[in-house]
Amino acid sequence: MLNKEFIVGELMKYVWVNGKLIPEREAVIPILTHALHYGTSVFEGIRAYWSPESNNLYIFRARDHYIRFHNSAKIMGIKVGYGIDELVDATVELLKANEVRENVYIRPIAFVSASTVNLDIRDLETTTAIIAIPFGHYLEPKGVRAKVVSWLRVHNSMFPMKAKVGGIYVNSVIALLDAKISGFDEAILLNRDGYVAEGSGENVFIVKDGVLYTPPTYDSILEGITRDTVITIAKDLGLTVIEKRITREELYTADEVFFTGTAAEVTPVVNIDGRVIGNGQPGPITLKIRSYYMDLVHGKVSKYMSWLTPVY
Ligand SMILES: CCC[C@H](NCc1c(COP(=O)(O)O)cnc(C)c1O)C(=O)O
Repeated sequence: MLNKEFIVGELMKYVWVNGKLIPEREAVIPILTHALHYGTSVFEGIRAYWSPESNNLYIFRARDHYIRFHNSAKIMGIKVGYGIDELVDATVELLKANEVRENVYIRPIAFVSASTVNLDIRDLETTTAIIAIPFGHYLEPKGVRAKVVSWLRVHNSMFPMKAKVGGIYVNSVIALLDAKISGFDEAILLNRDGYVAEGSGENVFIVKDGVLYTPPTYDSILEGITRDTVITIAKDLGLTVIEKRITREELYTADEVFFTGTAAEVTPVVNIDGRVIGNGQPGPITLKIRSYYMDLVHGKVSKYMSWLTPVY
């Protein structure tokens, strides 16, 4: 059983739906909702961190998330109906209305809400909503064991991998199921060319001889905002980051491996397919990056305050 810090809390009192704050219990959808049947939704995962020092709540890279949200919707032909600044403001309004003073996970979603079985979504009604849930760790920060699963990451030619589309997450769900059934904590998916793509819900970095490597964005991966943050702060730490195709065996022989993602933050990977990574403990560079990242999202790094949207 997961301990408390891992438990995802209940939905909060209010949710934001199509421009209005409504009681969470009223935010229900009909059984024939298109997105329920066909995965025709686009979504984001955003974190807001409570900072006791400044007695404030900081939403991390809200604008960047909502830019990607808009791009996902454009790719899918799903109408969002609200601009980026409107969505950032709505998120602040939602967190204030729920009097949030703890770390939360924010889930914006735009979905085809029409009740129909046909597949032509042009002109169908869509709904845009933002919800927030108290949120601790998504993965064990002391390190996880990952399995390279037999399910491949779907390819850009099959799905729009730059878009965070609900339906694409069947690929992630079935991959994670395979890893969990095999006794691992997370899945790593290769792409159809056999190179490392990403985790079921995270990007992947390896460290070898002090240099960081991560798969290129054109290789069937989500262009992660945390990946971008880590690439930026790694340079601050004097580290070289090379975006290149990574093979499965390079995972095994890496000095360090870690996941990055809004939910995952920076999570060390200490074992892959039964191979101990490095000395089996979180690597020093991983820990340095994780520590810098956690300071940054809590408003302790002045250089990056523009990435934080204060709620109060
Ligand atoms: C269930 C996880 C949902 C979501 N996963 C985020 C995610 C990432 C990392 O992207 P970012 O750094 O922009 O978050 C990479 N790759 C995939 C497939 C993802 O789902 C998250 O909120 O972390």
